[in-house]
Amino acid sequence: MIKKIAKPKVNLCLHVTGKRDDGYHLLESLVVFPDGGDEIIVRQGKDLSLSVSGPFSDDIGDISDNLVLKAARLLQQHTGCRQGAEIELVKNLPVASGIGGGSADAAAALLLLAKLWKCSLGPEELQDIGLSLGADVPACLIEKPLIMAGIGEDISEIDPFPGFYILLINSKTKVSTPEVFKNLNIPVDRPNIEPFDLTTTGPLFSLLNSCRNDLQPAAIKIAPDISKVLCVLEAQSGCKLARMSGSGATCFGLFELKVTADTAASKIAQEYPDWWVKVMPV
Ligand SMILES: C[C@](O)(CO)[C@H](O)COP(=O)(O)OP(=O)(O)OC[C@H]1O[C@@H](n2ccc(N)nc2=O)[C@H](O)[C@@H]1O
Ligand SMILES: Nc1ncnc2c1ncn2[C@@H]1O[C@H](COP(=O)(O)OP(=O)(O)OP(=O)(O)O)[C@@H](O)[C@H]1O
Repeated sequence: MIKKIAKPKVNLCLHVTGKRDDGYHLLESLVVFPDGGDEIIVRQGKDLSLSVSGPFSDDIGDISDNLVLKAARLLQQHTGCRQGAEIELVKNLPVASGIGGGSADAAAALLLLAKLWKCSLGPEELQDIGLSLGADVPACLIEKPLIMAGIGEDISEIDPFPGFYILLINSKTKVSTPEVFKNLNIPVDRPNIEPFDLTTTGPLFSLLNSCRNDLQPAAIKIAPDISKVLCVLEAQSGCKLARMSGSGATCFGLFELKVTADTAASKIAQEYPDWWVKVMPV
């Protein structure tokens, strides 16, 4: 049996830089993968099977369409491997919420099954399989601070990168990714996110403060209560930046210290018991 935590993808900033002929938007985004997330467990099995548990298991829809099973089938096709696996997914992350839970699960399944089945696959081949599953999967395979460009396939890791704490909040509002992109006005300018000297949080937070998430205004138009979440985060002592991740609706606050992030989380969880509130280290 082998297992792995599928870490969420958090877009600390996201700029839309253009549109491809097929309608997909070109992005530039600084992404991190905080510690915590879904759990994927794989065992040798006769066929391919998936069981799902955890607090958000009811939200993921039809199991046969699950990205974990799609990843497993694609890996079999690419490698000619005909072994089976029993896969367990513990769904701890809210679904369709802008933190790429499905993409993280698919990436974790690819990594675990390639190991379980002893597939001889280079990192580039794995990246190609990942991209065919979703734009965020290549980044989720790396799971380190990075800048993604194109639609997600053009990746540059950022090293060194400072540590900090991220407070994630999802008010359980759903926003559809295609609808957000449809409502988007592509900005004419693009802040520079070339990282420099990111050994401490100071330069990172000031870089991020000069950036945006271009999908945020469109998502707020669809789900106005995202603004409420952002206001609540901004009001917390020690919160250096509050923003939405991906196409929403999950928002995050950045904190230098664990104690201030934990204090803010307890206060918010008490005041808004229906919200999903989580502190994770980066
Ligand atoms: C916004 C991000 O979360 C940033 O990390 C991702 O780029 C989302 O990428 P994704 O998971 O591939 O998004 P999907 O949920 O598959 O995309 C749904 C729809 O959103 C639109 N879409 C998505 C990604 C993108 N770069 N441009 C788009 O225009 C397309 O109409 C697409 O059919
Ligand atoms: N393992 C999975 N976990 C979550 N959702 C899944 C999974 N497999 C398939 N899905 C489907 O994928 C859709 C998107 O879910 P996901 O949680 O990945 O979205 P997201 O966080 O908005 O991603 P992104 O940030 O890439 O837009 C959901 O509608 C869900 O039904």
